[in-house]
Amino acid sequence: MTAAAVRGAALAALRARPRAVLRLAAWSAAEALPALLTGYATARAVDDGFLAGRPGTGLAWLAWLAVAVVVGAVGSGRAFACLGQIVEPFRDDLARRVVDAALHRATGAGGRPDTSAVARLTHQIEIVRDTLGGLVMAVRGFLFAAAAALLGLVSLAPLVAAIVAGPLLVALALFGAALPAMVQRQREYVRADERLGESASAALAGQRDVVACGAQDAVAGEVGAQITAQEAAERALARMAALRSLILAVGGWLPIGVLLLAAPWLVRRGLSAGAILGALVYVSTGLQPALHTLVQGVAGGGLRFAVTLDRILATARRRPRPYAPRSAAVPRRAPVAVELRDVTFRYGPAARPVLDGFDLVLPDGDHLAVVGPSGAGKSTLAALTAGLLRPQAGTVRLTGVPVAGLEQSTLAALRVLVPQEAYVFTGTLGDNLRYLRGDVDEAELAAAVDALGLRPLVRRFGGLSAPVDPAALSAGERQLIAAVRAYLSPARLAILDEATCHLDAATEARVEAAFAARPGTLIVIAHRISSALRARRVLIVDGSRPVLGTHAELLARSAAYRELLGHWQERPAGHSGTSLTSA
Ligand SMILES: Nc1ncnc2c1ncn2[C@@H]1O[C@H](COP(=O)(O)OP(=O)(O)OP(=O)(O)O)[C@@H](O)[C@H]1O
Repeated sequence: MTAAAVRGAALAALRARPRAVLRLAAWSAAEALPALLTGYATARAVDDGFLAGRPGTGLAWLAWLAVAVVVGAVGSGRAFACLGQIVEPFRDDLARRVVDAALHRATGAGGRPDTSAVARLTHQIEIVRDTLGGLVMAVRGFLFAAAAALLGLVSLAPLVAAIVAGPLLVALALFGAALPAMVQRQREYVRADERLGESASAALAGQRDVVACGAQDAVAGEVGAQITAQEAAERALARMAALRSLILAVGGWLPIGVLLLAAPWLVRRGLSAGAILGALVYVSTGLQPALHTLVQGVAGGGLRFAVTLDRILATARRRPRPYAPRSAAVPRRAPVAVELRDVTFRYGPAARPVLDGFDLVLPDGDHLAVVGPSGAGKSTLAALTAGLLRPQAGTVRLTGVPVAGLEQSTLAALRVLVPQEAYVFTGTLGDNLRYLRGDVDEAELAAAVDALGLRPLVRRFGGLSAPVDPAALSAGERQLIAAVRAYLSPARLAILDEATCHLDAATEARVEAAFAARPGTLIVIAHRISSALRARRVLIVDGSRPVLGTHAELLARSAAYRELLGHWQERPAGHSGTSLTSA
């Protein structure tokens, strides 16, 4: 994010709340009252009071100054209250964008939102809110205090105001010119710090592998390079801090030196001792602290604001593109929809492999049911196919594209995964159904609702624009909503991971039939054996070497399959709801 973009974000927050900004300006003016009067009251107290032998008059001027300080304190307190009216809505807007993006990603991946990422982002949002508040206070504090001090100087003697304004303008110009470089150095420092952290923790986590492979020197070199980069970034940052000190010296200290050196000359031109003293007070208690607050506030809090906001917005932008047309990102003629080659996956280095050297090829349009006892690895296979898990060995390709390292948005265009835990969010029923395809037309939406059997629920709600309370829905109703949403997704590959386990057998059959008729490929992780009977092919996962075939082939070849089926056939007639996982 550039300095201009930071300015843009801060200005947009101000423009959005004009009344609060006006109130803030009014109280800031009250806050600046002491800055306006300090020098003048000092000059009058000295010239008309103490030096003229009238200490009462001198004290009266100082009393006026004390009143101004009280008014300024009240103004300062009220200004902070107005600040909340500007930064809180800005924080709320940001939070909405972040949570919205997290929802998109979660529903695109067929899972729940990453709550730890949302928590991290909301923490960053708090940082942005605080730093924006600091930024606004620093900038407006400087503007009002500097304007008040310059006005006061003009009231003492325009010549003195000109002597002070010159170096101040030079300092401000210098600061303005150096600010983009300061932002850049700060960002480079943060990145270097993060890269060093990542590199060191990766080296630590992979310690045993590093030693086993004899790669200590290579890894040490890599971490060492990051340390050198971080050191360079820190030096660059220190140079910027030195530049800030120079700016403060030019704008805050140089005018004092010039005033002191020019004092005899000013006296000769008719300036009183009180006026010179007043001018020094204006610079030392008004301009100098204001410039200090501006430079440190913008360069410190402002840079933190820029870098953190940058992070948040980049995260919020990183969302799947669910509204792509159905053909997007999928080759027109995709003979192979799913291809797993020599895939080995285990949950931990010491765990037994769930899949070991596993191959699976599904042509586009295939309909596969995956069956097997509980814990056999069906969900693991679904997650690997969907690109949510990475195998330790082998490759997973969808339409010929390796899923490893694909952006969420590209993955979401290739496949939709419906997990057992259906996710429905607070919003309207229509919002929930359109979430993966916002541009779906009413006719297609209605057809999907009818095809999957959601119509009774829509009627009960009184239409698609009715609000949904996820907690008030049954698990089956949530699954049905998630199924229609996935059905409408642009992805050609649909993976239902026990996504219908809470539906009755008839509704489950209807949902599966609708998905099977949908263009593309269907993988059903079966909860009931009836799913296997409906599929074109069946994969039985039992042990790390699954077996693939048609129902008839598996009956002939797989004892495990016969056992599962036998268990199902032993159930009373018409009981098609036998659970595989309870078998
Ligand atoms: N996150 C995890 N960490 C460690 N082990 C896991 C994890 N998830 C699954 N496992 C283990 O991997 C194996 C396969 O689990 P998976 O959930 O894929 O089986 P499943 O066939 O889908 O079972 P179910 O039908 O009960 O859902 C099991 O032994 C399980 O305990």
